[in-house]
Amino acid sequence: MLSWVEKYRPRSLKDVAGHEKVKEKLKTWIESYLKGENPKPILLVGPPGCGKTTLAYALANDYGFEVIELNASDKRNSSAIKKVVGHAATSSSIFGKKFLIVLDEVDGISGKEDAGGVSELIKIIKKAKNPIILTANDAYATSIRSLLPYVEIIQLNPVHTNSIYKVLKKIAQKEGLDVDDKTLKMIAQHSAGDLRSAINDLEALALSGDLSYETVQKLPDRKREANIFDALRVILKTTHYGIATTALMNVDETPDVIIEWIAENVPKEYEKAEEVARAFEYLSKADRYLGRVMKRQNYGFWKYATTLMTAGVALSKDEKYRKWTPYSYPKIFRLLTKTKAEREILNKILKKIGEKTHTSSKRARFDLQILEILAKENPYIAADLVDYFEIKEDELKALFGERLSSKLLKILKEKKKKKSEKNKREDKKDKKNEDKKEVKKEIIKKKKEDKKVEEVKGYEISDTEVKKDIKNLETQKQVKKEKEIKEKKKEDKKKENKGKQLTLDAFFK
Ligand SMILES: Nc1ncnc2c1ncn2[C@@H]1O[C@H](COP(=O)(O)OP(=O)(O)OP(=O)(O)O)[C@@H](O)[C@H]1O
Repeated sequence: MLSWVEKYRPRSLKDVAGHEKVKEKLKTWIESYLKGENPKPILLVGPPGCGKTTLAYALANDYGFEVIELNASDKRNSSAIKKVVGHAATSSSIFGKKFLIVLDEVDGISGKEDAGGVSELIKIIKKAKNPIILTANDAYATSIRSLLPYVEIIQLNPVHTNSIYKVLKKIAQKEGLDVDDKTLKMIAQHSAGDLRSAINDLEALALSGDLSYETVQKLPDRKREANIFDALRVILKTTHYGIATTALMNVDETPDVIIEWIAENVPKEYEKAEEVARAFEYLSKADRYLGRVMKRQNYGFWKYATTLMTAGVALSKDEKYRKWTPYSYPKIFRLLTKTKAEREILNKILKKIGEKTHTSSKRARFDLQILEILAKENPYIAADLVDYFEIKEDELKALFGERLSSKLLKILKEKKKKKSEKNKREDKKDKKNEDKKEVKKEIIKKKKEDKKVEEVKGYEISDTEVKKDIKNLETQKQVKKEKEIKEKKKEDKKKENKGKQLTLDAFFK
């Protein structure tokens, strides 16, 4: 099944949202090739997900070119570049076909791992007979500085929120989604000009079955998170050491934050248990170095931690997964970055857990994560813990959301009902035993009064005797009660008659 990003990738320039001037420039450029001129290759520069690759493909499609692509997840050293694009770029025509060469994210070509990649590219450009489009997020990355004199740079802006909204609206209609305009606009706003992220968000929300405005409001802000999503994609997709180690270059987050993102998303991307296990082995090693950074304040250890969490994780898979994966925000941060009110609730819960388990809030946070897993996997045990930690209804809702918390509350209610029924049964039983004891005492007392004390000594009162006496006692009580009721009725009638005023007619009747 195609992801929506692929399914709705525009096939023609007219369907690409925004970038009107860029489209015109590209048309003029390719037409000059068709006229036999030899203009410089184009370097499309712009933020992730704004449509650079899409523009290249749409242009090729509109003008009948076949695309030869070397993308960021592949090796891009000199021999790889020569092998994949060299021949196609430099030969005038193969079987009468026209070729457009596309090289994605050239700013990610690493000096070390992709040794000779950029200089090979320059060699190819110099001899090229076919059009070449390169894409980059940052035209001034040191890795491609030597390339700049040989290309024409076209700068792309992030896609405007209105254009993103229109694309989302079209997709929602085609997919038959029940979602209102306000929600779609909110998704568009959150994407900060990254149309790919906006489409991915819409698809992930539609899959989860929750397209409510409230949920959409909680989406991570891509302005801050854009780089981390890109880095994740590179780390989890590539099988190349060099690409993985440079993935974090533009990420403005510390390794202790990044490791959580990777840990959250490894199981989403990797399909084999061994691959996940290997990746987590590397993450735990990385975590050990992060611990040393904290303990010794030696930030030199960050280097080892990041290599382990990027290249280690990347090389843990046997091969690249060519599928679309909706990466997500680490759950642990959701617990930490709630609103002030929610944070207060969270702190209260952590305090309660800490008090019961005699641990710190930090450790309690860990227990809370276990509780969240249990709530999904074994809600019966989780409900017992919720009861034990004395977590209240509103706290539970703030913690686990409406659905999960009502499930736990229902279980708790049932458990409490069963418990109170059991208690009632036991109380009844205790009461009966008490009654028995009382009667026994009464019998002994009576027998003593009858001066049969000596005979009573060692006298064992049988259960049947007690039962008989209880029955007698109950009959006596019943008779007494009935007598009292009769007398009360009589008394009431008397009072009633006394107060009744008779008419003169009635009196003489
Ligand atoms: N301007 C646009 N119009 C319509 N769809 C777009 C546009 N930009 C992006 N998309 C959608 O987002 C997807 C990703 O876009 P694309 O791969 O072209 O982004 P990019 O700028 O090359 O990103 P990156 O820098 O990460 O390679 C496309 O498949 C398409 O569905």
